[in-house]
Amino acid sequence: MDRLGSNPANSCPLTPLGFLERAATVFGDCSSVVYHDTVFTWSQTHRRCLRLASALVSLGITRGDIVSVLLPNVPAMYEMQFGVPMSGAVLNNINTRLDARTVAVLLRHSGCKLVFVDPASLTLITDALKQLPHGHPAPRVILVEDPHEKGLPAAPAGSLTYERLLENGDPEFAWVRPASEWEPMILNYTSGTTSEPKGVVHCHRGLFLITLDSLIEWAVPPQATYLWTLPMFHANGWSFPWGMAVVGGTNVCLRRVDAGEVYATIAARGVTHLCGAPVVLNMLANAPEVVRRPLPGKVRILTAGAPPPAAVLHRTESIGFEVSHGYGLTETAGLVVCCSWKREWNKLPASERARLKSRQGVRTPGMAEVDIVDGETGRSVPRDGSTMGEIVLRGGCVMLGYLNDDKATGAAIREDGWFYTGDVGVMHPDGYMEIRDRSKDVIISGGENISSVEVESVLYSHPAVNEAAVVARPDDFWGETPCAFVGLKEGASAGAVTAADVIAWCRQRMPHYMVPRTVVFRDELPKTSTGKIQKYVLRNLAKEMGSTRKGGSSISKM
Ligand SMILES: Nc1ncnc2c1ncn2[C@@H]1O[C@H](COP(=O)(O)OP(=O)(O)OP(=O)(O)O)[C@@H](O)[C@H]1O
Repeated sequence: MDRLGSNPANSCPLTPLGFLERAATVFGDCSSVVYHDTVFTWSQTHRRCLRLASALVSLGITRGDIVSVLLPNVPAMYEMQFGVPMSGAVLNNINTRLDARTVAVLLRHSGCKLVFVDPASLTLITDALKQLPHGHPAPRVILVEDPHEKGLPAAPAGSLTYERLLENGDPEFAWVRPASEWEPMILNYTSGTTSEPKGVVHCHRGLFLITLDSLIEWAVPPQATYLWTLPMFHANGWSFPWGMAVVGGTNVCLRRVDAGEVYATIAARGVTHLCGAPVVLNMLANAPEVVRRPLPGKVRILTAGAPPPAAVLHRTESIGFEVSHGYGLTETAGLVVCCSWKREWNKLPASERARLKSRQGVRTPGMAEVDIVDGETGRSVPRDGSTMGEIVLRGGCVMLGYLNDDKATGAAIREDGWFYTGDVGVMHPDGYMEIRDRSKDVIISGGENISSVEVESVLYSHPAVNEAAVVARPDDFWGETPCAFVGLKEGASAGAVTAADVIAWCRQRMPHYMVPRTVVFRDELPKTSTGKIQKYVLRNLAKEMGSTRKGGSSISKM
């Protein structure tokens, strides 16, 4: 036995890129990517990705170079997830909703060599390039034209566009396989919800694991029809670009996500699966009747990225969607904790089912360990559903580290062998965990820790509330008190629903120390480019209001 172990036949590097070859063999004639009247088959997608990889190599891209992509969910964006790393380069998807200053910071930080750009982001990239420091080599820009979108700037005559680049590529190219499964494949920047975005590096092995793990956890069947409502630039669409190749699914692309278009596309294309942050669920659940369409069959939604309030889950399921809930970070390349559903829970009343489903859950099968630990002792918190601690993770899809940031890497991946998430949660007696906050968002009032997420879930249950976020407001006596920012549903005005009503609603449903002392109505809450509410912006606003006690109205409209 001692002499047995790894050998050349069992130690070829794991990589999700090989899924594409297999898809071309198994599902060659089946549709892979659909966008308006453009339909590709798996065999075509395979050949287009090989053309892309070979063309990049002929442009001088070599192993480990960074190639960035600034694209919405169009077919080229899907192809990038395979074609760029098949050239040996590291793929860096950039969020199209960032501003030029941030894009310049990312291009500089990553040392990007080449960037593919959507015509709608041409001004953005041009402005970003102007902001690169003097002497910093500017990446080459290649425009990805979109014949389906009117009114976008065209590429200058004779310039190299994406399609022209593919024409020069070799569809039989022997793609650049990783020498080791630990080789970097992806560079993703975090959403910047709590601080400046950090550059997360993932290797082929981790991405292989998370792809299969996510398919198993969500039980995605062969040839699912998957609607791209989640931006692929957000943590590589939680690994589903590679996952769809495994199951030979159809990727239905959408340039922009609005309720009318989503409902219409679900009906027209027979969509079976889609992913989205809770803000997408909220959009679908609150869509006016005129834009809703009957669902063509069972439509499964996987939600993650921010806490989905039970009320939003309840509303989304009541219109026929089947929601699954997971938790993950850019640092884990996708979802590593899921609220795995038990059949016996189906017998419970809908509101109780939604409450259970709003918990983040248990580790996915591919993760080694997940725990919640006390910040001081490092020991697991009791499974009592109330003692808070930091969520820590261990498993094959945890990132290699942050690019050029040893300090941040060391703070996140510690010597005790855990990745520290910065999220605060509790462990329930049944072994399911629930997020209570990010460590920076916990409100400490009179020595009591208040979970902003818990207060928000009560606010979301108010029939007139569309969205809500709770942050700390300074208080001379209590230290901090909860301050709620509330957006009302269309048709409900701040005049009809008063702050006093909202406070009364909360007083009936939570301990008094948790009840917001301040309620601010806003038409819309500020969001990050991935649709998360920017609590630090609200926290600054609450800070500017000054102490709750020193005066200032506790009821405001901004
Ligand atoms: N199901 C969920 N419920 C609650 N929060 C979630 C869930 N899924 C993800 N999150 C939150 O999203 C975070 C991961 O998001 P992401 O990696 O996009 O960057 P970010 O943390 O928002 O940005 P930054 O790290 O730059 O502040 C998690 O740490 C957690 O706070």
